[in-house]
Amino acid sequence: MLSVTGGTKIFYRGTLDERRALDGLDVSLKPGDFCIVIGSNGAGKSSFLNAVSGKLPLDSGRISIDGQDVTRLNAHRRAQFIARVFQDPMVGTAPTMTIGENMLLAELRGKPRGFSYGLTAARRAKYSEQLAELNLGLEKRLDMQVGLLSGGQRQSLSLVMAVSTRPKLLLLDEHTAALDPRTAKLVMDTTVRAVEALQLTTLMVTHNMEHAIKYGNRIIMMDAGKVLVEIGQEEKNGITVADLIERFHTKSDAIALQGA
Ligand SMILES: Nc1ncnc2c1ncn2[C@@H]1O[C@H](COP(=O)(O)OP(=O)(O)OP(=O)(O)O)[C@@H](O)[C@H]1O
Repeated sequence: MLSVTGGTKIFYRGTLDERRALDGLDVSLKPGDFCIVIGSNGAGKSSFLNAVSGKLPLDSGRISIDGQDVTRLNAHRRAQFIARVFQDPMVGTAPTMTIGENMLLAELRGKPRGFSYGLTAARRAKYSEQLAELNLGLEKRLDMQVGLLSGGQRQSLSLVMAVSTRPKLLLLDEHTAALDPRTAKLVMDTTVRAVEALQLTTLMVTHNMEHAIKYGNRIIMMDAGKVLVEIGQEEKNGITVADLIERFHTKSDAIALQGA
């Protein structure tokens, strides 16, 4: 489903500040995989997601999705089949537009111009149904400006918007890290329901080791721009937070300490 081979991205190449964000990264996901990506600060997790989404063009290597080579496809073109939710609830939604208009924007993302037929009654009914899943009452507030919602409500809306188009690949970049525990749980529950119901292939970056163990069917631990450890479903079933932390003997830590 997703295949990254030899993914390499070097910032400030050849200077004292050279940073190997991705260093020959090889990752392969099967359809329906819910893969948790962990690793210490600077390990390359966000760069990996940025490379997959097209935001960060690779220096070398190849990315294919569903058998299609997307290495040279820009982020806008990839948005037709990739959806992403970021850590900051303010990033994924347009504050001055209504909830309904934001849902429409998500539906039109990556579609050719002229596709829109406006916020029709049929669309409003569909959006209400999708929002009702969240149990936040947003389905009754389609005409409310998104800027008036709490951070948690906005992040929940971002998630519904992301999955509403049934993307081939869902990228979750620490999407619950900025939320209070109750809202984080609600967003995670919604995430799991959507991923299972739509059988979405998903990459989720997290620093939360309990989440890494509890959710998904695979764990990838990154370090210095490559995969350090891969943990499959079977091993994941018996693993503890202490086991995971034990494996964090990383090169990035050493690099960070040298730079401090
Ligand atoms: N735009 C950029 N310009 C320069 N260096 C960058 C850039 N983006 C990432 N890097 C460097 O690439 C390396 C990997 O960064 P990245 O943000 O992908 O790590 P991460 O695992 O997501 O870290 P964190 O957990 O702190 O978010 C780091 O050394 C970082 O400083």
